[in-house]
Amino acid sequence: MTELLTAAQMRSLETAAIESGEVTGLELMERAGRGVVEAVFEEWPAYRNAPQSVAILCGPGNNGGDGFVVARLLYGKGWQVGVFLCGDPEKLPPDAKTNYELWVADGPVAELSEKALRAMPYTLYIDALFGTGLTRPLEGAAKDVISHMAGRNGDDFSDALICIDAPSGLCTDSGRIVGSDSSGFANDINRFAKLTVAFDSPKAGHFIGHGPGLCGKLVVKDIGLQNWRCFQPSKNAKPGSRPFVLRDGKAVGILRPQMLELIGPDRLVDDIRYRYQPGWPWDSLGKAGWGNHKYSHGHALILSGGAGKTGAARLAARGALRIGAGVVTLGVPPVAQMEVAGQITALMLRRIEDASALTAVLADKRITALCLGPGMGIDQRGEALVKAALEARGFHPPYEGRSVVLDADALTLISQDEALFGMLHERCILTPHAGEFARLFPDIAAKLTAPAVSGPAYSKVDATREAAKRAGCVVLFKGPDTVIAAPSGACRISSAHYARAAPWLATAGSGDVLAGFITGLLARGFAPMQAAETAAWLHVDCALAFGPGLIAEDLPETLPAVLRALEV
Ligand SMILES: NC(=O)C1=CN([C@@H]2O[C@H](COP(=O)(O)OP(=O)(O)OC[C@H]3O[C@@H](n4cnc5c(N)ncnc54)[C@H](OP(=O)(O)O)[C@@H]3O)[C@@H](O)[C@H]2O)[C@@H](O)CC1
Ligand SMILES: Nc1ncnc2c1ncn2[C@@H]1O[C@H](COP(=O)(O)OP(=O)(O)O)[C@@H](O)[C@H]1O
Ligand SMILES: [K+]
Repeated sequence: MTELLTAAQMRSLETAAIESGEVTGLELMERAGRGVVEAVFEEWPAYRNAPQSVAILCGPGNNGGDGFVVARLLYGKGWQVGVFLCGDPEKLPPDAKTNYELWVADGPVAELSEKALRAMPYTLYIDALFGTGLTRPLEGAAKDVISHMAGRNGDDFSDALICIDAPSGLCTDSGRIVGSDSSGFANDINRFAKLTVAFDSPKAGHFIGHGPGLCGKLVVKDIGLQNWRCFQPSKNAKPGSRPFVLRDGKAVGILRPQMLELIGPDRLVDDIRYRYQPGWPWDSLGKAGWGNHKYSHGHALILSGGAGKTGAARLAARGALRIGAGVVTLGVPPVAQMEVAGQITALMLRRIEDASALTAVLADKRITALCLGPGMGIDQRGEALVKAALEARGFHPPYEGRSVVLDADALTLISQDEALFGMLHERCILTPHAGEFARLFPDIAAKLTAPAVSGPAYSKVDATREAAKRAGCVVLFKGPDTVIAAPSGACRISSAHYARAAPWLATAGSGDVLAGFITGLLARGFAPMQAAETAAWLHVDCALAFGPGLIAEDLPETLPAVLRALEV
């Protein structure tokens, strides 16, 4: 897993390192600048021995300071360097000022303006205007220049632009653009830089919202802060300035480092003791986890819609079976029984006409997980089924209770009925896409869509956490940046961006398969948060393994190969 830091956490980490006396801010800035130069040569190896020209746009804070370091280092390698500053050099913070003065010994600094920048073309452009310290919308020359770089005048810089820490104007906590008019990025919000170089850790904003589209490729450079990323009070630490405990250093089981863990704003790690437990439950998908008979692998019940609407539940059921539930039963209304019977083989079938029939079926305590919603309908029958499902809290050792996945129509039903919403419990998982999320949590969704007037802005992470807390259960908020949160605040991002980009996963029915994957893992005894994050991860893995041309049916069929490759 990779921890994603907020700007506040990053500053804390830096403060802890500096207060220890073992490193100075100036050294950190030098390492950051060196990291950018390294990343440039990794991206363009031919330039290592063939100096080019570069324009470096420096802002009024330490992001600008990094820019001056890059200017000095590239100049030292024979590059032709143009430096443009936005702001008063006298007001630069101390380390940035020192690097400004070091640069001035080598070359001139022009005042930043679109006109000055357009006076000559450069091979590369470096955006060192704003990073984690962005507090308000871009304005003046900074806004003009960024909108020019974003293509306002029809020029395309996206193959030549490198951002230090973040595209300027992007909030690194939320991936949102600060400003009511998308600031400089109004032209094409998904195309800006070739490369973004972050330090120590990625920030959440690199993975959610507009972040991935604007960053291009993301490279994270180590600047030697790892000693302050474990619980080790620094020698000179003042009360209240203890470094965060940021990781246990271990990637466990199938998620490996790519699954992104997020630590909440201003939380000490003591608050997030939630950790994967080595050996459990990942091993339960592999050889070690198989019991004596199918019921020891869990029994999932998936409710189907009526005639002509059974496809969604069949997809979910297939997903639940493939991911390892021992038994999967489709509960169908009598009108759809023949339709379903003709389509399924390994799945079991039960007639479930109404809520009382469901209650009777759920008397079977071996049913360890339930899924409602795909194709179910939003009529009175559906509503009664959701109520019956939420009332029947089975208990079957070693499980703590029966888990319930509420997807699609079930989400619409609970959004329309406060009493149903109030029945949600800690073994439920809600899996809304953006539209369903807005129906369920309109006030929270409004905060997310309202213009971000200042930084750090309200994010999809904040929204999912707030929703999970209100619902009292795990919420998996779908999208290319799927965010999963528990009421405790534990939060993960399963990102389908950068190397994991799989836009073809947005295909009809893929959400139904995801609901089935989650249900299957719950049936096997995964805790809700673990089931949701593992399923989301495997869902993207299946899409990547299959590639373009994928339709929802392919996802469950690709899963065995994905599991085999993971050596589960
Ligand atoms: N932390 C670390 O470990 C390390 C950090 N490093 C680097 O430092 C960067 C963070 O530096 P930073 O905190 O100085 O913030 P930065 O992004 O330069 O901007 C802040 C300045 O901009 C101003 N300002 C804000 N918004 C504005 C606007 N719209 N328009 C105009 N002004 C605006 C704001 O002013 P204020 O809000 O106070 O008025 C302040 O003056 C980080 O991204 C990384 O590159 C590395 O050296 C390695 C170690
Ligand atoms: N651009 C994208 N890249 C990768 N995955 C995506 C993208 N857009 C949506 N998804 C995923 O596709 C699935 C769509 O689910 P959903 O919206 O419920 O559709 P459906 O109801 O048709 O199944 C979700 O898992 C979502 O996270
Ligand atoms: K920047």
